[in-house]
Amino acid sequence: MTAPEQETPDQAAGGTTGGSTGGSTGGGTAAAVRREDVGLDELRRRAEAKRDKAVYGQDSVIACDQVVRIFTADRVEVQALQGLDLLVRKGDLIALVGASGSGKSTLLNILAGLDTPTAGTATVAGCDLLGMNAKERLRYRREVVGFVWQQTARNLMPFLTAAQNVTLPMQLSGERWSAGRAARRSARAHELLDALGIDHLAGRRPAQLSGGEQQRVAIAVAMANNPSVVLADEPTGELDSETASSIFDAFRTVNRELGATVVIVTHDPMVAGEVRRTVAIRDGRTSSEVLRETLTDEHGRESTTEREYVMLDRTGRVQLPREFLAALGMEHRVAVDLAEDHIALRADDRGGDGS
Ligand SMILES: Nc1ncnc2c1ncn2[C@@H]1O[C@H](COP(=O)(O)OP(=O)(O)OP(=O)(O)O)[C@@H](O)[C@H]1O
Repeated sequence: MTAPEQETPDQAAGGTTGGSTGGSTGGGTAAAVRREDVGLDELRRRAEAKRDKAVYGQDSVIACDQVVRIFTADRVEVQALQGLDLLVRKGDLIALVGASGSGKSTLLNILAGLDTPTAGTATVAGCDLLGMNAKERLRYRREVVGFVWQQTARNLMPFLTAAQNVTLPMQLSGERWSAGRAARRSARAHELLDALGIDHLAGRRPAQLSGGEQQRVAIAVAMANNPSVVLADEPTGELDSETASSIFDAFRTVNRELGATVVIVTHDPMVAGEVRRTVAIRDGRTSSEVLRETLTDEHGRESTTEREYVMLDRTGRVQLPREFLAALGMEHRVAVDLAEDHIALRADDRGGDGS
C-alpha cells in the first residue's frame, strides 16, 4: 500500500475531519496539500515553538531510527526491517506484535546485541548498537539488557539450581570472587526469586520446575545484573493461558517494582489486555499501536480505555488502515487539508489522472 504523506493519528483512527478551504498548493505525486487556513506565519510560529523540543529519542531508553536489516540467502535479499522507527521510554512495558515474518525477532535480536542493523541508528540505554566493538558488545549483553526466550532450555542451565542460575550472570560480569561478593550475589538471587514468588523453589533444578516456574526463574536470571531493558521473545509461547497470565504478572513486577523497561514479542492475542502499549510491526516497520489507560473515578470504579493509533515516521509517512482506505475508495492519490488542530484526507474526486 502506498502511504499518503501526512495524517494525524486521530484522523487515521477515524476522528472527525475539519472543514478547510482553499486551493491546492501541490504535494508530491500522491497528495494535494491545502494549508491556506492556517497561514505561513502561523506555521512558522508553530515550528519555532517546537524547535527546542528534544532531539529524536533523547528521552527514550530505546531509540530506533530508520533501522534496516537486509539478509542475503541464496543470493536473494530479504529486507526484514525496512526503516523501522521505535521509541520506548524508560519504565515502559510494551508488547510487539505482528504477523509471522513481519520482523519482530529480527528487531529483538538487534536490541539484544546479537545482530547488527544494515543501516539506520539504534541506541539502547545510550549504547550505540551499530558502533560497539566486541568487548563493548559483550558488556552490553551482560549488563545493559536481559533476555527471556521462548525455549526454557535456552534460558536456564539444566544442571544448576534456580538460585545458581540467577547468580551465574553476576559471576560472569567480571568481578573477582570474594566471600563478601558471593554472599551479596546469593542475597540478590534470593531477593529476585522472592519478588517473583518462587524463592521456595530456589534449590530446584529446571527439570524439577513447571514451565511457568522455569520462565519466572528465567525472568530472575534476566534481571540478575539489574539491566536497563529486559527483552522477551514469545515468553509465554509454550504455556497455557492461565500460566501465561502469571508470567505477564511477573513482567509487571519486574517493570514496576524493579524498574526495568520491558519489551515482549508475542503472538498472544490476550497481550493487548495485559500491557499499556502494544506496537504492531508490519512489513518490517512499526505500523500501529494500541494504548490502554485505566482510570479510577471518584467512587473508586476502574474503567479502561483503548485507542489504536497509526505510526507517523520521521519522514512524515503513515500507513493507513486498509479497511479505511477501502471504505472511502481511496487509492493512489488523496487530498490533504491542514486545519487548526488536525489534518484531513479526502479521496481524489477529480477522477482520471487529474491532469
Ligand atoms: N538469517 C536470516 N536469513 C535470511 N532471512 C531471514 C533471516 N532471519 C529472518 N529472515 C527473514 O526476515 C523476515 C523477518 O523474519 P523475523 O524472524 O524477524 O519475523 P518474525 O516477525 O519474528 O516472525 P515469527 O513471528 O514467525 O517469528 C522473514 O522474511 C524471514 O524469512
